[in-house]
Amino acid sequence: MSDRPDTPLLDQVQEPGDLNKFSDAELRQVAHELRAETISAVSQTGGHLGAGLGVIELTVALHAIWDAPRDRIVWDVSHQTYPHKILTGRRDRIRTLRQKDGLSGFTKRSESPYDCFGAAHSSTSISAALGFAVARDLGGAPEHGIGDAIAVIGDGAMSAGMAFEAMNNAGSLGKRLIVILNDNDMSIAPPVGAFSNYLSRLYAEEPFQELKAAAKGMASLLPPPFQEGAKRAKDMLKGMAMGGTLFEELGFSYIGPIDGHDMSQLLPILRTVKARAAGPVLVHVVTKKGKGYGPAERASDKGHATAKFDVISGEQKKAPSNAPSYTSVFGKELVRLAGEDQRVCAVTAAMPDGTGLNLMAERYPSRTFDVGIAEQHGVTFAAGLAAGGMRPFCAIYSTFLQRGYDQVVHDVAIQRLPVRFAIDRAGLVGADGATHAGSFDVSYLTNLPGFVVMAAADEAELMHMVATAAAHDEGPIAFRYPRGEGAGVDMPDKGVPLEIGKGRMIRDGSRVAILSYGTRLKEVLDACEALEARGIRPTVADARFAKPLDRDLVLNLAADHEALITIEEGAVGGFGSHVAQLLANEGVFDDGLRFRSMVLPDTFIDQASPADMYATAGLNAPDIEAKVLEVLDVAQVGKRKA
Ligand SMILES: Cc1ncc(C[n+]2csc(CCOP(=O)(O)OP(=O)(O)O)c2C)c(N)n1
Ligand SMILES: CC(=O)[C@@H](O)[C@H](O)COP(=O)(O)O
Ligand SMILES: [Mg+2]
Repeated sequence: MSDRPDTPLLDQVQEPGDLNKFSDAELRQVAHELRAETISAVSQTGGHLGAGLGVIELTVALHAIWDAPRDRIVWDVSHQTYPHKILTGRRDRIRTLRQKDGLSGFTKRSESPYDCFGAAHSSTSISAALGFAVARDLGGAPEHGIGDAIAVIGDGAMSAGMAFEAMNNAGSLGKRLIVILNDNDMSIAPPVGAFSNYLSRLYAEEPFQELKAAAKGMASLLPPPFQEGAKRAKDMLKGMAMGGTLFEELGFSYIGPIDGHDMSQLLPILRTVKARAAGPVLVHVVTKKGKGYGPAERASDKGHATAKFDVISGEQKKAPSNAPSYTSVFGKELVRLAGEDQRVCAVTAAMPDGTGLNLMAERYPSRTFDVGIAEQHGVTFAAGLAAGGMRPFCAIYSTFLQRGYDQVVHDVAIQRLPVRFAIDRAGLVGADGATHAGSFDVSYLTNLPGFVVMAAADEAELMHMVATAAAHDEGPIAFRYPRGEGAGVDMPDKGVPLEIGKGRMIRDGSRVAILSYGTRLKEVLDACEALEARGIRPTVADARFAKPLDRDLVLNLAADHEALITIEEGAVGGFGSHVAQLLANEGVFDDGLRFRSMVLPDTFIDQASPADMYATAGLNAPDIEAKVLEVLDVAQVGKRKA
């Protein structure tokens, strides 16, 4: 029992162990206070509100029953871990969430010992938890030992192949492993797929409805290995045992579905699991995304991602937009093209709104496919569509396309299939931080034979690149564009296909040429304005294509200038590396050309505003200005060693 009755219970929790003094009734009060604190904090920071509200009771129960960090709680995606962070000693920093030098929006090992495994990309938790379980049994982490390994995974994340790969392996190893399936019947959008339908059947059937009605006072409803010491209702148990068949066939004991907001179910059932689990156990918990906050519960995305908001009204405080988002430009141009050509179709991996394919789905539902969180399948599905004569656009964020890279190589590139890759969130993305940065797609695509690889410098260029991709049947083609709003340039009525492999001159100058790839072009032009005052007038060109390179443009710029600088929103191994390779192999360096390639640094950059992240990366206008001065040797900046 609390020894400070006049103090809010949450104020008495500095670490999870403090929960042990509370009665079950007080734990319910902790959950109530934790929900209010989560809503208050996210109203000031913005972020992933809905998922966290859906696991308030589960988070309290897990930390009250288990002993983290010795017991490893691995959160899948971990966008739902704001309550977990509040309970694990970070309440004082929770309002720095997703900000420069603040808390990450996801679990992060370097941030807290209670974050035993980093996440953000989905469906990794069961694999990681199994790793901890096996390490435990092999005597890993001898200093403190490893207790239980617990994966908390959502219904959306559970639908990904990787989750089943892990279940398959766990079921055969037979190690004690606890998987909590947090089933709120939501992904970012409503869930899709046969697996989601299967889960819905589990709690639509009579036993769960009866359980909800009779839940009060129910000690527990558990499969035979757990029946000792707990009351059971035969008719419901039979239903549940039937319900868990898929998981049981994979070697798991299945428990559930149980009401994830009713602690009179959660606490006794999880305590029994902790006391009696002998091998892999899956506890199916049914929750509501956005639970306990009306505006989130009523939102179509259940408050998945929110801006800062007014707690009373729920009204979001969004900055006024000055230009269309790149995402909306892509989505609208694709709808236009799909109207002209029945072969145009689209594939998203559980992110219809984030990719702008919601527009395509509204207009052409029969040609728009949400494959769930299944990027690997999505890429090869698109390859099949292309092989079948369609013109598929596979719209996947840069970072998430990493999940399907082998499929890009093996199923698309080697077969030279005309899949169009719309790569959104290219470059640094801001609040989601390093796990979501679109840093590597230029590097990992330009090394593939036959690929055409483009980057839009602004939203007008993006429109043209969508049209270029639609018209390109000779093989795979990709175009990238950043998160957020465009540069505010004049927009054409429609996209006009570009000549493959041709860049464009932006402005003539002398001595130094800057060859930009992607949306750093705006920073380049800002730098040029500053350089004018020094009497330096760089030539500027927009490469448009990283593959095939515009050889003539590169070689002419090199021939006509003392120095050539490339710049891109990507890691080494991309555009600049290919330009360097060309110049080297053409012997241009032999004639003394000074060359610099400005790329993202060889480090992962934590969350901040995109502008701050690019400042950290050294890719903003002042950095470009300094690079020009250095390469022209007119400043002490970066003075070349003697
Ligand atoms: C590999 C990968 N693809 C896409 C995403 C984007 N994403 C973040 S959360 C989410 C939905 C997760 O649904 P679920 O697991 O049910 O969690 P819930 O939000 O419902 O709690 C998606 C698709 C991701 N994080 N990782
Ligand atoms: C948690 C997750 O992976 C997604 O919600 C992601 O944060 C979406 O990113 P955008 O906000 O850029 O669409
Ligand atoms: Mg879900």
